Amino acid sequence: TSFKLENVEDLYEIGALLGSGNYGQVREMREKASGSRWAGKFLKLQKNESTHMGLDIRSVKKEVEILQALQHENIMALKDAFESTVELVLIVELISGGELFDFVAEKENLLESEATEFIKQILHGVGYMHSKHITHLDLKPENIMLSDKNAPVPQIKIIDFGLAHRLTQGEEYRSQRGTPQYIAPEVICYEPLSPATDMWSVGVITYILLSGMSPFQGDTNEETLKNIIEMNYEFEDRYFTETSAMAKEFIQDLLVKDQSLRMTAEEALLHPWIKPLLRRHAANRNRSSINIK
Ligand SMILES: Nc1cc2c(nn1)-c1ccccc1CC2
Repeated sequence: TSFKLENVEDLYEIGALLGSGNYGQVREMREKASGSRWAGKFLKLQKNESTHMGLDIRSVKKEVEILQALQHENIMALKDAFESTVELVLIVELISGGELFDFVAEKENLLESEATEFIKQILHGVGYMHSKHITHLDLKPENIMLSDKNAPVPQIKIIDFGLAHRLTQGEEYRSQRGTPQYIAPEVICYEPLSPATDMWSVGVITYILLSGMSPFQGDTNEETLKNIIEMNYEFEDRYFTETSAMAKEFIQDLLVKDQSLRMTAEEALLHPWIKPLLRRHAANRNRSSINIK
């Protein structure tokens, strides 16, 4: 992978901490040559390979390889990658609106019109990556960020491609990683995964955006996994009273156990809950009769 060996501090000024987690630390960055602002994802390399389980390094190198293949307004852009003896640094698009997870938490739950706007953008990003035969495999509200949460229509950015995989036709890929609440039955059953695995997660995310509740979450991970395998979820009245039947059908068309019967991103964009109704008056105006002189 194309990691530059120059010292990142020669090219960038390092700024405030934006986020930190098992992915490392993310700081504001300013490119000295242009003054442009970016984010830097820093992954400290421990002394020897074994201590950091190699997982982080492999997933960061995988993330770089995958992000280099993706250019889309709803996917976090990668600008540069640096490697030194002590750390890996990814220079990525500056996303300052925080996680969709926190945005929803602040609002308890969203209006359907707000939810469909977010879901539509997620479907555009997911549909694009699937068209490039890339599956994210860790879609969840924490990995969906807002470019500017105060914008009238915040733009979403899909981040963290550490578990993503390039799925070539016919190739089988199995993995049991991901976050219990959002993983599809085929992940639990260690069956071959597909882009449909991401679509299940979109169904779970939609359920959460509309209700603030997580459909399969149990008191323990085992219970959560059992609920997923048994398709044990419902639209509890106290959280779904105002939710439209179309919204529930959209979720039901994604939370389908059989991957081959699950809606694809393209199909989901055409689902009546997402696709705007024809503006009837405009259509009628064009069809109004005219009298030929
Ligand atoms: N796993 C994560 C997590 C994050 C980011 N990237 N990957 C990120 C990217 C750009 C700006 C800010 C962040 C913080 C959260």
